[in-house]
Amino acid sequence: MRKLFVQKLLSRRCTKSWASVRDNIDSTVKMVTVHIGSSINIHELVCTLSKAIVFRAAFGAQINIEDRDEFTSIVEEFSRLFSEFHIGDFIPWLKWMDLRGINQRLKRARLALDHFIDRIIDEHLENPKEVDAPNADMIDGMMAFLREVDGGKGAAETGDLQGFAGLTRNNIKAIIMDIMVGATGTIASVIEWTMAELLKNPEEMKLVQQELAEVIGLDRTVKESDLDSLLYLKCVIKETLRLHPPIPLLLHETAENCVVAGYYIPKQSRVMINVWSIGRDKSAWADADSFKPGRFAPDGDNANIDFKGNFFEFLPFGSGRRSCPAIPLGTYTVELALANLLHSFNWTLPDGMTSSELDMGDAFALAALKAVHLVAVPSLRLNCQVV
Ligand code: HEM
Repeated sequence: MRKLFVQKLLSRRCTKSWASVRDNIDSTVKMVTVHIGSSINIHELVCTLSKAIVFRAAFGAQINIEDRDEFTSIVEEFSRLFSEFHIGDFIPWLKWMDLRGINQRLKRARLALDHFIDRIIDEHLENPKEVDAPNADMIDGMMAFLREVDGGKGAAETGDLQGFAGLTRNNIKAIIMDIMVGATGTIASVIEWTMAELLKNPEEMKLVQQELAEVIGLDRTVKESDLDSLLYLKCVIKETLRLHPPIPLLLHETAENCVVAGYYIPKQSRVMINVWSIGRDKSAWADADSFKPGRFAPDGDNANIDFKGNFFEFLPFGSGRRSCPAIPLGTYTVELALANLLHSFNWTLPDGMTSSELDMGDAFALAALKAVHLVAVPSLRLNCQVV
């Protein structure tokens, strides 16, 4: 499933997902330009952006607004449920004690999801599109993949996916759900936290905007090809991921019996890796609680550290076989969105608020979001039209 997911849906060759990122970032910039001089809720802005990107990549541009709203509310209910405290998750024999009605809500959300995705899959089966068609989407990609390995013998056409290459309708639902939940909260969280850290640390905002001015100039907007040259912006994003990993706790299961730091851990134990506290560990990071992107610059203390899972002190995308399969798409989205927001606009805090007054607390949820939504005021920065 991972292979299918990465090769057919996320690779650079799957141009639809990447085009969806560019188009939706353009719309976001447009939305900001209509609010020049007034307060914008950055949280809402970036959540709308990430939902639109992921939804369009998965279901295509053709899907109607009612379907989009229905699906968004299902995903939001799942996100809320993931962050609910349920005693049975920690003490399994108390699972029956469902005082808060979480099991019922989960059952309802799963039914709604089943119903929704079944309908979408059926619509795709009735109306098959070639994967290269301009309006093809991720589901068309999966169907095309099924037809390819199936030699066109029917599973995809009949909708009877059971038993075929081990891939069932439920697997397809799981992939779609993974994408929706894995992508929306994480992308939005990184963009909002980066903007918040830059507003909290105006000297860093100055450095990153200086780089944008030097690399791009103030007479044009950002192009995709500029991203490779925006080295300080990449350090800023890394530093945000260190302090605010969007998935703060990784949930895994041990495959073998093992001993860690003198503790015996039997196989099939559930383990949680606290990426949030590892990123702030004072024995691994100098001045661990401060926002210092320069530490990742070529002459910084941590210049050689990347986030591909090779350095256990920095695991924002996890590590190993279950690490995030979408690092290229995720970083591309975050870099392009931030480059556009920071190059086209200057940002200040609303109502004379000073940077020291900005609340930087975390909220406990599936993704580590800011407890208090960031609100900021944009002004135009360039000598040219932004849109
Ligand atoms: C900057 C944005 C992102 C961050 C920081 C991030 C981070 C992560 C992390 C920490 C994990 C769990 C790794 C583990 O348990 O060891 C994960 C898994 C996953 N992510 Fe991402 N992610 C991002 C964007 C995305 C996007 C855009 C997508 C899809 C389009 C995505 C899809 C997934 C999926 C499907 C998994 C589950 C993989 C598996 O279980 O094998 N992520 N991600």
